[in-house]
Amino acid sequence: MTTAPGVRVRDLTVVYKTPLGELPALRGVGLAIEPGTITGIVGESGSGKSTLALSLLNAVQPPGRIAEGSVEIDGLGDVLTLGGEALRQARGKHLGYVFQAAQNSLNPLKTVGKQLLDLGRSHGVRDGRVLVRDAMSLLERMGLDGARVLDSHQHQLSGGMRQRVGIMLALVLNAHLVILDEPTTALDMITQATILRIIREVHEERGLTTLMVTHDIGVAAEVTDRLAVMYGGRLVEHGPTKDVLGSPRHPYTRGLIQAIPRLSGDIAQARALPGRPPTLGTLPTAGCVFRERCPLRMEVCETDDPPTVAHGDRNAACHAVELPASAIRVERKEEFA
Ligand SMILES: Nc1ncnc2c1ncn2[C@@H]1O[C@H](COP(=O)(O)OP(=O)(O)OP(=O)(O)O)[C@@H](O)[C@H]1O
Repeated sequence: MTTAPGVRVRDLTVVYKTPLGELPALRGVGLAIEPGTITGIVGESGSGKSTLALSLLNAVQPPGRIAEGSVEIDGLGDVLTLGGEALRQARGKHLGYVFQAAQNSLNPLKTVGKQLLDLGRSHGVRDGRVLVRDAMSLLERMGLDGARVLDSHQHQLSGGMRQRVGIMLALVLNAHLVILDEPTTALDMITQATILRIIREVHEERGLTTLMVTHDIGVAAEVTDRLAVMYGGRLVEHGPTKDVLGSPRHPYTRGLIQAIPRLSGDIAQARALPGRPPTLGTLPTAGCVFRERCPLRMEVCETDDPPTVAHGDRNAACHAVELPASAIRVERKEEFA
């Protein structure tokens, strides 16, 4: 039996205070994360991936603020209503996480082992020896000398080693929802492949629900069951990874895939998406956020935000996707051929 929790994000809006006022980094995001799956969040830089990951831990910091919405996690309720000690206990024990800055988040004055024991104590772990044994075993699976790493200070470890320490700390308390923000970015290709395999193995052994933020669709293709694609603070497509990558519905997903030779399958056909992703200040306030770069742009895209429409276990937010298939095909032939 699995203890993996499901997660339901509803209508989530997160704003950051900027010189132009409060601007939304996430707008009306809805996402159901199925228990026991690895869900990938992909999208270009600034699309809101990290903000979404932080929201799952109710950890958005000023100048950011969660303006609206709920994040229901099985066994915890709406984490956006938790605060203080309840929230601190939830993080670590129920929610394991590695953030993008994991390489720099260790305390420089304490050994990794000391920090591990502090973490255990602050979450009521009685047997430090079991904690150390589990930590060593995780580190050794990731190709490190466990005893040596636990005896080391941050400056004695390389960036890649620190990243693996971060992953160990996310897993060692046996949390059942694990949130990994770019867990393999500082790693070389071989180590990256090893770490992805271990993330998958531990996920299955322990019956976890895992959310993995990555800008690398290749990484997502390798390890995730389901894929959520973000653009300009909106979730534009979501579904089983093989379906989303095999037959993308949203023109943004299509563009992302076409930009990667090893996924599009033909180096000559690989093409970067035209234009640049929006920043908070350049995001359109009405209509579709992707329209400036979209080959399927229509009049309605200027004025109306496309609703998220479900098709079986997939969904997409695009006016063109709602058109009869024949109409879309004609435009695609012109634009994507
Ligand atoms: N502290 C902050 N203050 C102001 N704006 C912020 C802050 N943090 C993030 N943003 C803005 O919010 C938007 C979403 O950022 P976020 O980091 O969530 O995106 P991301 O998809 O994770 O990008 P990356 O892959 O570069 O980390 C971006 O436009 C970003 O500039």
